[in-house]
Amino acid sequence: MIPPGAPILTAEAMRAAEDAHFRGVPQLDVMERAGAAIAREAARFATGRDMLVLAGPGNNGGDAFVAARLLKAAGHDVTVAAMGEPQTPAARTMFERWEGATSSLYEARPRPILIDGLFGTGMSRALDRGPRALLADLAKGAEFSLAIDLPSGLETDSGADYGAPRVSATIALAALKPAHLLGAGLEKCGHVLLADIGIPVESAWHSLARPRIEAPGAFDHKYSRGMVAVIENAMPGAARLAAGAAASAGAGYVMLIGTDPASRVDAIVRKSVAAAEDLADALADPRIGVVVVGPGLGRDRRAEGLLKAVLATSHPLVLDGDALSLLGRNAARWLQARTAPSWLTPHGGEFDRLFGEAGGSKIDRTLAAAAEAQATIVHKGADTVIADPRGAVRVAAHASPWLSTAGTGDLLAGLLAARVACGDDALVAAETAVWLHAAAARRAGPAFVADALIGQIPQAVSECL
Ligand SMILES: NC(=O)C1=CN([C@@H]2O[C@H](COP(=O)(O)OP(=O)(O)OC[C@H]3O[C@@H](n4cnc5c(N)ncnc54)[C@H](OP(=O)(O)O)[C@@H]3O)[C@@H](O)[C@H]2O)[C@@H](O)CC1
Ligand SMILES: Nc1ncnc2c1ncn2[C@@H]1O[C@H](COP(=O)(O)OP(=O)(O)O)[C@@H](O)[C@H]1O
Ligand SMILES: [K+]
Repeated sequence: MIPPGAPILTAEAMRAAEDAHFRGVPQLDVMERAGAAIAREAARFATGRDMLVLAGPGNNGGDAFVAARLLKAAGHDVTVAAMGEPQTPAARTMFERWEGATSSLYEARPRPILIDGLFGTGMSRALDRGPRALLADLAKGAEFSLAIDLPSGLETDSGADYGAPRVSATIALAALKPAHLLGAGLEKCGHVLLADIGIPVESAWHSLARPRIEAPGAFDHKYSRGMVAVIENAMPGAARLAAGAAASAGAGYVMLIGTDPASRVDAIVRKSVAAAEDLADALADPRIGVVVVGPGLGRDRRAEGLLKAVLATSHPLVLDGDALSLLGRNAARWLQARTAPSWLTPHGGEFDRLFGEAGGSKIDRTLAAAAEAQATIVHKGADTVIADPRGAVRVAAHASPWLSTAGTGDLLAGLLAARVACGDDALVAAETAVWLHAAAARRAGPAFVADALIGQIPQAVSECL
């Protein structure tokens, strides 16, 4: 649905890459290549059905005229409807090279195949009501619709919906754009394909790819494979889920620490601490590779005491759920005072409580949060954004929506801790955890209970060996 491990560029970064490339390669050649890629995909899906190509006033329209010309030359029945006169030199040239008729968008009637080349990365404002309704009708009336670069009406950098139709597939040119993976874009783009049009692309932002996991070596033992401690408190089930996930994702040793820690897995070691003050002793074990705090922690005085005891250790931390809510706007101050690394796994509400609601796209906000907290952030949701303080971003889209059930976030915290304990690099641990989470959900099918995901994790791991 989204090409894995593909670079993501904002509209501005894409323009900069294009401009650099056009110093050596004529723009018209690049547009020909873009049009050829679109024509190739359209022909593949069309299987001989009649086509309607929509061309806007900018270079997205230029691509559309190229595709129309090539498809017609290949024998397809193609009609073109345009919105306004071409406004760029390249689009004008491609309009002139198109030898068929061009009607107004307002005269267009649905045809089985729709190619949407109205607007791409140059969309600068919401679509007017007229074209928006027309475009929606033409897309609904088509049996298959293909958007050039983006469905027209999606804001490139945020995925905000300014009136875009829902299309069957989108062919991203040169690089993914944030809108292919974020917000409304998730539902509007359909299957996303990536076309190489010769423009070299470099980016610190990528779509999530399947990670590699190392199997234990011949001489590994439970401690060398990594030890995870999970703090249990107000809602023990949440801590149990995190511990179970950690034990199934490669950790060598998992310990549940709390007043009455219980586990359904006998291999998970339970350690009782009567009061928050005793936690420091329980955590003094230098073999502990990472502590998970937050799942089911609660937010009362005792929970606060437990969290402070955890923060006072020198262990790497995975902070989730109630730990995030307790830290609130003070999170960065607390974390900067520590020397060991931290991972924060907020859902949208927790993220707002930690870092406020302002600040651009989900990617921009997560990057700013990672820099502020000097931590790796996994900003969860249907579009999960991982960011680290060095500016790296990974976006995971199209995980199973059945994950929207209580307890799945606790599991993710446990998965992440296992990967940290196993020695993964900070970003890789987050990528691997998010990937395993989605893979376990894919394997679990519909309507699962969070507990059932734990049994799927080893199979998800096996896909990465
Ligand atoms: N550079 C290249 O050679 C290559 C670029 N490539 C292709 O170019 C695309 C980017 O092209 P682009 O920058 O020309 O912008 P594009 O998306 O066509 O739209 C701009 C036009 O739309 C107008 N407009 C905007 N919003 C509007 C609205 N709501 N309602 C009405 N009008 C609106 C806007 O008007 P203005 O804002 O100026 O008033 C302007 O006229 C990119 O996605 C890819 O497909 C590839 O071929 C590779 C080579
Ligand atoms: N619609 C959805 N599509 C894909 N993943 C989702 C969706 N809704 C939730 N998730 C994932 O499920 C998990 C839910 O976490 P969270 O809200 O913390 O749940 P809990 O606190 O109950 O464990 C996150 O990993 C999130 O990314
Ligand atoms: K488009």
